[in-house]
Amino acid sequence: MDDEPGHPPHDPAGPFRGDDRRMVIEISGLTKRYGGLSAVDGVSFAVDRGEVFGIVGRNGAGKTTTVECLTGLRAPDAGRIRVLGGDPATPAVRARIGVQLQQAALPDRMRVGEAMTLFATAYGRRRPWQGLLDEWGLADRARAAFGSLSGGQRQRLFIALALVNDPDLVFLDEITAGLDPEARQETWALVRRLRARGGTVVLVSHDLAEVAALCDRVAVLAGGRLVALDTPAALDLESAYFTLVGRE
Ligand SMILES: Nc1ncnc2c1ncn2[C@@H]1O[C@H](COP(=O)(O)OP(=O)(O)OP(=O)(O)O)[C@@H](O)[C@H]1O
Repeated sequence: MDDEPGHPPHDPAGPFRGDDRRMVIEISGLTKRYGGLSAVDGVSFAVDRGEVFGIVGRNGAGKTTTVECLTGLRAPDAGRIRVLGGDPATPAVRARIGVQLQQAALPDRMRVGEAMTLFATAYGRRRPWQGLLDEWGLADRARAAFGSLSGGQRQRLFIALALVNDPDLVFLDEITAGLDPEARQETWALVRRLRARGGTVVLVSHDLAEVAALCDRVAVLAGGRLVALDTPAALDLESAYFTLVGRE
C-alpha cells in the first residue's frame, strides 16, 4: 500500500498530527442515544494502521451503532470521532472506507460481475474489479448468479465488494455467521490476507474463538459501554467474557 493513497487534499478536520498518522480510528467519549436509551455510552478507543481490531458484545451491546458512527451513517450525540484523519461523514473519508454487506443484501438473481460493476460505478471505480475477483478466487464465477454461490463464495464476494474502492479501512460484521466450518476457516484466511496486505480491519463478531484467532486487540462492549480493551491473550478473552458482559 502506498502512503496515504487518495488522502483528501482538503481534509476538513485537518491533517494528521505527528504520531497520529499511524492512527486510523480515534474515538473519544462516543455517545449515541435513541430516545432515552444510550446505545453507545462514552466509548473511547483508537485503532492503529494495520491492526485487525475486534468489537465483541452480546446482542444490543452497541456494536452496530458504534460501527454506524465510525462509517458516517449515524451522527453521534456526543464525543469525538476521527477516521483516517477526518470526519467519517464526509465523502472524502467515506470514499476510503470499505463496508461488508450483510448476507441478505444482494438479490439472488444478480450476477457476480453485475454486483461488482454496480459497486465499482458507485465508487467511481478506483480499481478494476476483474483483478479483485481473480484475487479472491471468483474469476470463473463472474457470470454466476449470487443465489448459486456457496457460503464461502458469497463471503469472498462480499469482501471483494468491500474492497472495490481500494479502501484503507475495512469494516467486517459477523462474517462467519451461518457458515459451515470449512467456509468459516476459509473466511478467516481472507481476513488474515487482508491484514497481510497492510489493510486495517474492524471485525464485529459474536464469536469469541474467531476474535481470539484473528484480532490484534479487542474491545468488549456491554450495555453501550466499553468494559475491556486489550489483546485477546491479555484479556484471556474466552474466560473473561462472561464475567465482563454477564450471561444471557
Ligand atoms: N434505530 C434504532 N432505534 C432505536 N433503538 C435502536 C436503534 N438501533 C439500535 N437500537 C438499540 O440500541 C441498542 C444497541 O444496538 P446495536 O444494534 O448497536 O447493538 P449490537 O451490539 O450491534 O447488537 P446485535 O449484536 O444484535 O447487532 C439496542 O438496545 C438496540 O435495541
